[in-house]
Amino acid sequence: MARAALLSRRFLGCRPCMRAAAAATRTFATASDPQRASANSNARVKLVEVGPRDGLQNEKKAIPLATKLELIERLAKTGLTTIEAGSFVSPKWVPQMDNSSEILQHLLQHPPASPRPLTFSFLAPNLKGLNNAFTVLAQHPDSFATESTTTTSSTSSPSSSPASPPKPALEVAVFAAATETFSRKNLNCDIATSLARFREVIQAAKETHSLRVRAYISVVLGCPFEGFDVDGHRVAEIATALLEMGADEIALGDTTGMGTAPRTKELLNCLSAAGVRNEDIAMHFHDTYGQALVNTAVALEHGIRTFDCSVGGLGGCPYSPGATGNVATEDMVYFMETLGMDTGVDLDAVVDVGDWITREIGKGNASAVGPAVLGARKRAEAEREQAKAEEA
Ligand SMILES: CC(C)(COP(=O)([O-])OP(=O)([O-])OC[C@H]1O[C@@H](n2cnc3c(N)ncnc32)[C@H](O)[C@@H]1OP(=O)([O-])[O-])[C@@H](O)C(=O)NCCC(=O)NCCSC(=O)C[C@@](C)(O)CC(=O)[O-]
Repeated sequence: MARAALLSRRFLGCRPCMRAAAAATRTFATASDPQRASANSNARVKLVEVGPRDGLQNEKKAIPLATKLELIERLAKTGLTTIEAGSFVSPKWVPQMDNSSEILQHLLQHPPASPRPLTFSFLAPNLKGLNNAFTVLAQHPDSFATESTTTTSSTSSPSSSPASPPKPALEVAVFAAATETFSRKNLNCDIATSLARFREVIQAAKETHSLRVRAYISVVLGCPFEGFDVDGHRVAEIATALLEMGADEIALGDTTGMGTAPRTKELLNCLSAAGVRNEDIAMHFHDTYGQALVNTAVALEHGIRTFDCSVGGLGGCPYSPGATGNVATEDMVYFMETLGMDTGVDLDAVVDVGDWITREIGKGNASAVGPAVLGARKRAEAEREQAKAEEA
């Protein structure tokens, strides 16, 4: 194939449809939730903050528990409603997430003050991880809200009493992969085995504690091992399987940041054709190639209203070599608000959190907007000082 043709196939679109898309005949977990459907049709977007989990999991130096808790508490004050707080995975695989039990325990005992009701999400790849989370829940059975009481938490108005925070809601997240190689690298099993495990996790999460379940599919727009051509129809099949198991939301992970605008569009078209509704989808873009906001615009235009982001642009998957952080929360909030979308998040407050956490863990701030806002503040301050000096 000529180089130009190869490039256009690599960057502009996935392969032609090999299979007819499956028509939607099943009832998914959220299909009958009118509030989620209406939230999706307006100008409100839900931002899922993944900094405390995706943002920190790849850090080599152990981050103190107190820093993680302070990060979550600071984020809770910004207006973000959903915060991914930890991960019940094997500590041999991801040592940084080893204190997730303590994080969950602390959040239940001392729910952070926040202007809006909060949901905390935790990854659990198997029953072992879920049971570790359940051990904590068993010690605090009345400290969290269940799915039935919180279906609108992401879009609710400010809580009535910030002095006594309401019980947070909890969510479990499973994580599949769109390619066999990534599945083996990340989960040590093939896709089919991972799905069988997720079925157990989803069932137990719902039956035991009525927890909402998010289901990631990683490497949907490019795999570090199998390349750019990830089959959108395979993604749609996996998404459908997860929804049929009872997952409430599919988070499409562009783990490597290899996604481009046309390929994002093509993927979303595949999902729509398979009957996956926009309100069941969240987009999880990494910004490795600087395309995350362009791809976000495409997804927004397609009708998606839930987007993941990580304060300070922290992050990266330990099993995706070379992949950098998620799109920065600061950049996402700025971008959405300039488009007239309502995030409910205070940009200035989130800029301060990004500045604080990146200094705290000794990382550069990967957000473009964060340093720009801080610079503008400094200039305004200097101008005020100068004006004062001239008056005196
Ligand atoms: C799934 C496993 C555990 C399989 O790992 P395995 O080695 O095949 O598991 P196993 O069942 O053979 O067990 C081996 C040992 O691990 C223990 N174990 C087993 N399960 C657990 C658990 N849940 N929690 C704690 N311990 C666990 C188990 O008890 C045993 O302990 P031992 O007897 O040797 O002392 C492993 O592959 C794993 O932990 N993988 C997770 C990798 C990971 O966390 N990756 C990053 C998150 S995904 C991501 O970042 C992408 C995402 C979500 O952000 C979206 C995107 O950007 O695409």
